[in-house]
Amino acid sequence: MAYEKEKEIAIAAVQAAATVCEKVRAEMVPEAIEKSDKSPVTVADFGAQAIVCKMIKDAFPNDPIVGEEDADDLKTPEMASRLAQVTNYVKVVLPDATDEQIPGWIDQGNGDVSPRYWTLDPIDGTKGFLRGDQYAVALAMVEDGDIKVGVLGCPALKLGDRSGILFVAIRGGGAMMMNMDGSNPEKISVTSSSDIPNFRFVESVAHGDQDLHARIAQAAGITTDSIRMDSQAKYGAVASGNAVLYLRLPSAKYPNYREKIWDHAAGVLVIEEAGGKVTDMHGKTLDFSKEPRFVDTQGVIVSNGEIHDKVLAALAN
Ligand SMILES: Nc1ncnc2c1ncn2[C@@H]1O[C@H](COP(=O)(O)OS(=O)(=O)O)[C@@H](OP(=O)(O)O)[C@H]1O
Ligand SMILES: [Mg+2]
Ligand SMILES: [Mg+2]
Ligand SMILES: [Mg+2]
Repeated sequence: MAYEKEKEIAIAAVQAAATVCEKVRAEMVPEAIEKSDKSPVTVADFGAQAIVCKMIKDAFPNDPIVGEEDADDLKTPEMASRLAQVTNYVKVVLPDATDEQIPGWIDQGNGDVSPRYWTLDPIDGTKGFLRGDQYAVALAMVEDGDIKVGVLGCPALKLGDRSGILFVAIRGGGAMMMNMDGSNPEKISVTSSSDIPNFRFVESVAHGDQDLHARIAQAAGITTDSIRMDSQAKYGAVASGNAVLYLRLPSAKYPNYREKIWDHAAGVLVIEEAGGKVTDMHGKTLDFSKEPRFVDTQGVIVSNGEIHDKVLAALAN
């Protein structure tokens, strides 16, 4: 099948990063460092980005990686002990790693959107990670603006009998979910709107306009309360048929916020390969060919496909 090597390396990289994130959460009270935009980053975000970039670059040296984090906050002398913590955790999966190498590995994620590139969110839902809730390691490969490979590691996600779920999709090859170690793989697809118990919607814990979400969901016929969940685990919930809709509409508090490619790329492919649909709030497809942030689109609507037009119509009113 196409992209076999990309898939294999992407799965291994996400598994390695997720192992380290779980270890950080189990062993230390992960402390948030505040970034310039006031959002949090932790030792685990840095470690996960270092691991994934190193593994992707070893296998595909010419592919740029567009990652969320950079190593600036680890390079100053005052941050030496923080860097040492990152190195110690990276060593769990890459035993030869050194303090000298780690910033360079992280900064391999400073690549540009290109004809072929990878995009990485080492921890999507850092706030959920810090709270002990959901987070995801999200990695995708994009060619000519088309997402070809998407891997979403959700170590804390429980669905049915599963605990810790890896979602994997290849363009044209369908979407799968499996345990974090790759065992027990299963093809997934979105559910129909007549599946009453799953006719519900997911939204962020904090982001987005939750009042508007509730109104739009109601207009689309959803009468139950939302499930609030951090990270791209929300894409996994819809792709596996545990919900029919994920709403992410811009909040009036942040009118200039633009969504980032790494917050969506892996999730979008998982949804599309599971038979669902993703657009912005006006029905436009998300453009992965230009910049790390979506300049021309706002908001994200993720659905089982069936109810997509109804949601867009409700938004247009
Ligand atoms: N104002 C605003 N609006 C929309 N999105 C924003 C906003 N600010 C930040 N972000 C991005 O939200 C990512 C986390 O999304 P979640 O769905 O997990 O949010 S929540 O924690 O459940 O509220 C988060 O990703 P991570 O930084 O990887 O956690 C951010 O990229
Ligand atoms: Mg962040
Ligand atoms: Mg994110
Ligand atoms: Mg992140």
